[in-house]
Amino acid sequence: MDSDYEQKVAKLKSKIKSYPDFPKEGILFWDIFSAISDGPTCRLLQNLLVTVIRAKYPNVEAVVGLESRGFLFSFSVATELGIGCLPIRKKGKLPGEVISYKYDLEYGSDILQIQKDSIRPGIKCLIIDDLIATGGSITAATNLLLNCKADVVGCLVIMELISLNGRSNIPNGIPVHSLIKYD
Ligand SMILES: O=P(O)(O)OC[C@H]1O[C@H](OP(=O)(O)OP(=O)(O)O)[C@H](O)[C@@H]1O
Ligand SMILES: Nc1ncnc2[nH]cnc12
Ligand SMILES: [Mg+2]
Repeated sequence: MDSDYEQKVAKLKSKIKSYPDFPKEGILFWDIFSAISDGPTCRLLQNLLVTVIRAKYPNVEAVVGLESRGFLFSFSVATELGIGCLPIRKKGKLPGEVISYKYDLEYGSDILQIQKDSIRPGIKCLIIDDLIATGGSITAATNLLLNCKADVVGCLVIMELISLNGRSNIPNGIPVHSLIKYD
């Protein structure tokens, strides 16, 4: 990635606000909505995401957006690239036959689902979300897609919380690209 890319990332970073103690005490919340309330920043972000996908994942056939913030970006990049946009949602929200993946949370567990008809074995897909923290969401989504025999070429996020090392939990050495890294 060149200096134009770095300049655009710096501009995007300057637009993202953080909120201490949201939604709980001790959490510093990085709010992507604060950046995309502004039209030129929407364009800038879209341009960055599409640039990364064209450079790193030129053969990708579908982007998989994670509910809910991931949906914003999966649809916009899929539209520009002319590729499929597939949702992964929490249990009970997708109609038709679904494939499920149960994963552990700090307390209890959760279930992610994808529509069976949307995924075919070998499809080259890229997971998109706004942020990776512990990596629990992206890891579960990756495992769900691997169980469907999809070819997960990578994960793309706008923000990464480096100190939580969420990328280390993702199976099969699947690469993660983050635009912005926070310590
Ligand atoms: O790496 P992790 O520890 O899994 O955390 C990251 C995930 O958490 C947030 O989503 P959230 O579940 O809050 O839901 P939302 O997208 O609907 O706001 C964020 O949008 C990521 O999807
Ligand atoms: N610190 C954080 N800011 C925004 N979204 C998040 N999702 C998980 N952790 C988050
Ligand atoms: Mg989310």
